[in-house]
Amino acid sequence: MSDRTANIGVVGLAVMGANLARNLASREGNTVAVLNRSRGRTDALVSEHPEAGFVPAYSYEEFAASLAKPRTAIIMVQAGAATDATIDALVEVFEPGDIIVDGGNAYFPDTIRRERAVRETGINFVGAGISGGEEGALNGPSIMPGGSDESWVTLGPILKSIAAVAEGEPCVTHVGHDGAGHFVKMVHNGIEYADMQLIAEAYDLIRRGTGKSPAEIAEIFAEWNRGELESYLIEITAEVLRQNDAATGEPLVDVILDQAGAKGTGAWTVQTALSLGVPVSGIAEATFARSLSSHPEQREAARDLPGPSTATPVDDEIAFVEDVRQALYASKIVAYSQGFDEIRAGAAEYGWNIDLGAISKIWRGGCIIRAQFLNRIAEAYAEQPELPLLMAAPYFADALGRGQEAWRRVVVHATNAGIPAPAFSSSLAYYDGLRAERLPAALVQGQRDFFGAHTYRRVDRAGSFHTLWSGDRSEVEA
Ligand SMILES: NC(=O)C1=CN([C@@H]2O[C@H](COP(=O)(O)OP(=O)(O)OC[C@H]3O[C@@H](n4cnc5c(N)ncnc54)[C@H](OP(=O)(O)O)[C@@H]3O)[C@@H](O)[C@H]2O)C=CC1
Ligand SMILES: O=C(CO)[C@H](O)[C@H](O)COP(=O)(O)O
Repeated sequence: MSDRTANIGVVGLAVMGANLARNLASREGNTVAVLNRSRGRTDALVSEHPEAGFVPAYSYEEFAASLAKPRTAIIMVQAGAATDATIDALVEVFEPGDIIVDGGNAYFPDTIRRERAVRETGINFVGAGISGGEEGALNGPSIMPGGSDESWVTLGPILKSIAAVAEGEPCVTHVGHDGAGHFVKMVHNGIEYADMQLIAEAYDLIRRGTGKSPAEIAEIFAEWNRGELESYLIEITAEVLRQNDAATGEPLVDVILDQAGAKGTGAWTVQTALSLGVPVSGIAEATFARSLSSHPEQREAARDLPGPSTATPVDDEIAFVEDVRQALYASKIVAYSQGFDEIRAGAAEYGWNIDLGAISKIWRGGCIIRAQFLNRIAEAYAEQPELPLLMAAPYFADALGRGQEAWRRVVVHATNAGIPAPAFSSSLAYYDGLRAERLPAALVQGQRDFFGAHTYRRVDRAGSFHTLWSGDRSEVEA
């Protein structure tokens, strides 16, 4: 086939690509060319959705020939080598002026490298984070494109037409140049990890503290979803907890192996935060919690280590559940605050002009972390675009102030009962760390100076100083 009948193409037709292709095809005026490495997925998509009018291609040459010029193709394949292989193949058959969009999850330094390399051929390359899972890809995801301003002129209208809409606005914005879009998607996923872990800890605390069944806890989450915690993740948690296993009749959550997988975006968020010097401790704990769960041999080796000697029953179940709700909300504020802090630091490091308020708005619909309180984040940045710390904005400071006593009680309960709550505890430690007037970092500086002459600064005068620890212990200016 060689008629240039399609105005856009999708390469990679697994769950995300197939649904994104259907989303594109459902929009007025679009004809979508589709290509997959193995032809089975292409054939299945085309035969299952004749209404979409797909133009199937079975080679990159056919795919290029089916697209009107300048060509636009969205890649939705596995991160890493698969993405590189697909880009290389497209570059072979595309021409200067064409646009290649990587809509998968990519590590942003890869996106920066790929954009640079593809630009040399005259072809435009755009890394665009896309969130929303299967349902979002089909009905409207949240889209975080990077790339050049010129590419955005062509791509903007297409992406706006397929994105989710929240409060009348499409959930897509030109995030910034080169890797900015994938950077923001990476942090989105880091927040997603934290939010999921916090919800899982809340479930565990309630289940172990009150003995309620998963179905009963599902009702609690459904109730929480009608208040300030309203979010997609709380909603689907209730659905998962309500589900019974057909084979055993047991709650599904009890027959799922308790080892959480991870495809890498959480680890990228933490690695990047470490290199930027941004303390995303809640996100890090959530990422490590998945990794801890996935070491059965170590868990087996630790099983007989002693725990608390006395049981710590919950006296007042209703009050305890409310405490957990408040602890969850407070910790969630910390997770988002840490994530936005990482985006702010990344933008400064890489020279991206990222509008944090616009990011909070495009996360209000379509994506996995969509939540009612993103409106509050948007308001905070509208009021103070250069906000140094999201959780210190008046609305969040007030919410943390109201929730902090409950948060402490929950962390104390978890500690006394021997229930791991790493995301709750580390979020609280972050909150207390930032609000502390003095930190023991002063002692760490003293230790560093003692063993390595690393010097320290003083509270009372400018300059760097060193104590002659192995001499007469007098202080010298460094
Ligand atoms: N699943 C989700 O909820 C979300 C996924 N994403 C991201 O979207 C992208 C697509 O995700 P998903 O739909 O889950 O699919 P997968 O990540 O499972 O990737 C499968 C697709 O990649 C293709 N592929 C694998 N290796 C190669 C290769 N060497 N060359 C060419 N194609 C290759 C497969 O082709 P074949 O059929 O021949 O094996 C298939 O089309 C990923 O980057 C993912 O991280 C983003 C948001 C949400
Ligand atoms: O990007 C996503 C959602 O936003 C994907 O669902 C991603 O796969 C989630 O990450 P992980 O598999 O590590 O849980």
